[in-house]
Amino acid sequence: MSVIELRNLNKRYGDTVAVRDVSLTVEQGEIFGIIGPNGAGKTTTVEMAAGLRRPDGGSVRILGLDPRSDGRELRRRLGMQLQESALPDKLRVGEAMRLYASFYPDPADWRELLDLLGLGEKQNTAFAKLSGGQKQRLSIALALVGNPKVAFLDELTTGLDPAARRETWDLIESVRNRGVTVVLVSHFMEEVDRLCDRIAVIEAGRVLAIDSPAGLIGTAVADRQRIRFVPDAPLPADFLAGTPGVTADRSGRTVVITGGGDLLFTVVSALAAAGVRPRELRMDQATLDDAFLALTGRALDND
Ligand SMILES: Nc1ncnc2c1ncn2[C@@H]1O[C@H](COP(=O)(O)OP(=O)(O)OP(=O)(O)O)[C@@H](O)[C@H]1O
Repeated sequence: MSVIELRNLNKRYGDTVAVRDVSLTVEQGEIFGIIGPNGAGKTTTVEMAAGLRRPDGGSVRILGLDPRSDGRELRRRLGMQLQESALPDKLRVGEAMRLYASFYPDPADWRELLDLLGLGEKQNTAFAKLSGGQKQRLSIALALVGNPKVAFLDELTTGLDPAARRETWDLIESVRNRGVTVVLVSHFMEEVDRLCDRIAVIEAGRVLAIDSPAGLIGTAVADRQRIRFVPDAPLPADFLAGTPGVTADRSGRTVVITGGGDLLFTVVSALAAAGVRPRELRMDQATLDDAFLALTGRALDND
């Protein structure tokens, strides 16, 4: 069942077109990632999906409701963790949780949630006294305190150290395992690769591709596999010369073959025909970074 349906969404701010004709659906229980460079329109898309921003054109259905007419009802069922969520400096962690819980008809046990996020000891600490990572974890706790059906998490691990980031990933998985649909805006390839069932790649307000991490890698970089080996005897000068789409280069003693299709079979057959054995044979696995590069023509900038 589709929990979120965005159809032909458009949004501009003055002369800036932030979102162009974005359509996507998110299924029940998915962790759905949105990645793209700075300013690609990710936050604007998510804010329109959650009913926080009005699109200039297109439609949003979320949990079968329209944010324009059913905003009140929707807000009870959605959890939002937004970038740079700021609370009053003096508000204590426990007070913030109690306040947010009071907005919802069926809130989670906020003390339990704080424990889960490693903030159990911080109930009486003022917001201003929390570290960056603790503020981030509090914003996740606040997004989840309403027991949402859909959680929007925008840059949730930015500012966390690698250990805290991994713990947060485990938490997101446990949230999903409780049946919550999660939309995750992220700058981190490793994060979306590890967590997301499907990913939308957005650039300059447009959706370039939507697929599983493996699907994105497969379609975007199918013709860019790479095999390296050190030959145990000189290779013939015309090694693989007649094979379309395959190139052979040298890097010191190592031969690097790039190409698509059944590259391993092609290379091994050609080596056998030449009577040469490959030493230190290695096949490079394409990554989501490679897929992103192939789709957008540039690497994802993490600054
Ligand atoms: N309130 C606003 N007023 C004017 N322009 C805006 C506003 N919000 C966003 N923009 C512009 O719209 C475009 C898309 O911004 P958006 O924040 O949606 O991108 P993003 O992909 O979330 O970026 P980031 O990864 O940096 O958070 C950018 O060019 C941005 O400068």
